[in-house]
Amino acid sequence: MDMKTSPIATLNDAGLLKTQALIGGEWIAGAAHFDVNDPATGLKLAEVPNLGTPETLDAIAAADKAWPAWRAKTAKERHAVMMKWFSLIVANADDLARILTAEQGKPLAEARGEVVYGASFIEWFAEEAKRVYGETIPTTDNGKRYIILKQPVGVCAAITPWNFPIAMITRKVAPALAAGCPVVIKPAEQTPLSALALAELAQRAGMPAGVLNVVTADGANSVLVGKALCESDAVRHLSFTGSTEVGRILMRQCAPTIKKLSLELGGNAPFIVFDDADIDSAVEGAMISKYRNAGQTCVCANRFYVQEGVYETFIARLTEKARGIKVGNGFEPGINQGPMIDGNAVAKVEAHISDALAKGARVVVGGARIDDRFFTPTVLADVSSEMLCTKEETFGPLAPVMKFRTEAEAVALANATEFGLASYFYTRDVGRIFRVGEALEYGMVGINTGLISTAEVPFGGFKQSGLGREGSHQGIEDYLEVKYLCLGDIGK
Ligand SMILES: NC(=O)C1=CN([C@@H]2O[C@H](COP(=O)(O)OP(=O)(O)OC[C@H]3O[C@@H](n4cnc5c(N)ncnc54)[C@H](OP(=O)(O)O)[C@@H]3O)[C@@H](O)[C@H]2O)C=CC1
Ligand SMILES: O=C(O)CCCC(=O)O
Repeated sequence: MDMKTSPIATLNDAGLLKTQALIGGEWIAGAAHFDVNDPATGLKLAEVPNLGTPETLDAIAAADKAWPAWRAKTAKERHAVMMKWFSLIVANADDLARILTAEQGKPLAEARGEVVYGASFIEWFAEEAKRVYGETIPTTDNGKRYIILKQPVGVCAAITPWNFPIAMITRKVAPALAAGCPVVIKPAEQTPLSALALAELAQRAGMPAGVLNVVTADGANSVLVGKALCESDAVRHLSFTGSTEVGRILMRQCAPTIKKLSLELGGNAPFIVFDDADIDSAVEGAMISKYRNAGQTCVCANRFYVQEGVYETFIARLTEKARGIKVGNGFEPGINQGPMIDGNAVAKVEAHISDALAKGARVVVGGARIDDRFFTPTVLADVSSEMLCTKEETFGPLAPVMKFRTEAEAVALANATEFGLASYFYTRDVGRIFRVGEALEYGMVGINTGLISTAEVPFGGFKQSGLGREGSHQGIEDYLEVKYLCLGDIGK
C-alpha cells in the first residue's frame, strides 16, 4: 500500500482503519487476503481477509452462543448499547466518510450524508426496541386467556452491497439488534473497510462478543460464505440488498431451512412529469433521483416519461443541469459525481447507450466514458420502450427520456416491468396525485420529490424488487417471531 497517496492514511483516528474480520469479539487475520482498491485511482487501499466456510461457521457459532444473553437483556439495555454505537458513529463521521469515499468513490459530502443517514437507523431502532408490544385477544372461552408475545427470531445474516457501504448495514443490523438478535454480516468485496470501521465502533460501544460479526470475502469465497449462511439451521433470518439475480440464488439456497427472508433487490424506477408539473422542481427532483451516487442506487430514476406539452422544456433544463455536474475524484472540492464502482459498471452504461442509439435515441448531453472509471452525466431523448435502458436497471448516470400523451399511457408504461421498488411523478393536480399514486405498482412513490428515503418510513418493493420492508416501525417485524400463549384453566 502506498501510504503517501492513500486517502485514508491521515484519519483523525487511525484505529478505525481495521483490516481484520470480527468473529466472536476477536479480530481475525485470516490466511488469504484480497485487495481493497480506490475506484477513483485504482490504487490499493488495504487488504482484508478472504474468509470461507469454516470462518462463517465460526461466526454463526459465535452469534448463536451470544444469543441467549443478548436476548435476555431488557430493551432499555440493548437501547443503551445501540445509542452508544450511534453516538460514536456520529462523532467519527469525518473519518467514516473518508473511508467510504476511498473505497466506494462517492463525493466526500455525499459520503458524510450517508454516515449520518446510516447512523439514523441505529437511533431509530434503538428507540423501537422499547416498543415491541405484544397483544391480548378477547377470549371466546371464559376459562382461557389468549396472549401474544413477540420474540427475537434468532441468529440473523446480512449480505450487503457496495453502493451504500454503511447505510445498508445499519438498516439491517439495527432492527436485528433491537429485536434481540445477533448478526453475521458479509459486506460487499469492494467496500469491507466501512463495515469493519462500524464493527470497531460497535466494539468500543460495548457490544458483547459474538453479537455483531463481520466475515469478509470476495469472489468464489463470497459464494461459499453466502451458502454457509443460507444453509445453516442456526441462522433464522437472512437479509440481502443487491441484484435480483443473486436474490433469487439466496432465496433458493434458503428454501431447505425455511428461513425468514428480507430482500431488497433491483429497481427500474419510472419518473413521470405531467404537463401541469412545476418543471423547475421536477428537474431538481430528477437531478437528485438520477445522479445521486453516480446513478448507482436501487431507487434512482431509471427512465423518464414526460408529457408532450413539457417534453422539450424538461429535456432542455435537465440537460443544462446535467452539463453542470462536476465529475472527478470524490475527495476533490466541488466534485458532484465520483467514479463508477468498476469497469463492469462503466461497460453497462455504455451498452445501454449504444443499444438506445441503434434503436433511434439521440444523445443530448454526455454519452461517453471519460476513462475506465468515470462516465459523463448523460441525457438521451427520443427513447422508446424497446430499448434496454427502459427495461433493465442501468445503475449509472444515464437519463433516458420518453414522450407520452395521456395519464393512462404513463401509468401503463410505468407499470410494464417485473420490478416495483421506487417510482416518482410530478403534477399539481390533487385528483391525479391520488389516481396515479394508487395506480403505480411500487412499494415507494415520490410525489413532487426525488428524495424519499429516511429511517422512519418503510423501504421496500413490490413484485421482483423484493420481500419485506426496512426502516420504519415495520422494519423490526421481520426479526421477530409471533408467539401465541393459550392460558387455560383459570377458573370461571
Ligand atoms: N438493490 C441495490 O441496491 C443494488 C443493486 N445492484 C444491482 O446489481 C448489479 C450488479 O452489482 P453487484 O455488485 O454484482 O451485485 P450483487 O448482487 O452481485 O452483490 C451484492 C452482494 O451480494 C454478494 N453476493 C454476490 N453473489 C453472491 C452469492 N452467490 N452468494 C452470496 N453472496 C453473493 C456480493 O458479494 P461480493 O461483493 O463479495 O461478490 C455483495 O455482498 C448492479 O449493476 C445493480 O443493477 C447492485 C448493488 C446494490
Ligand atoms: O440502493 C439502495 O439499495 C440503497 C438505497 C439508498 C436509499 O436508502 O435511498
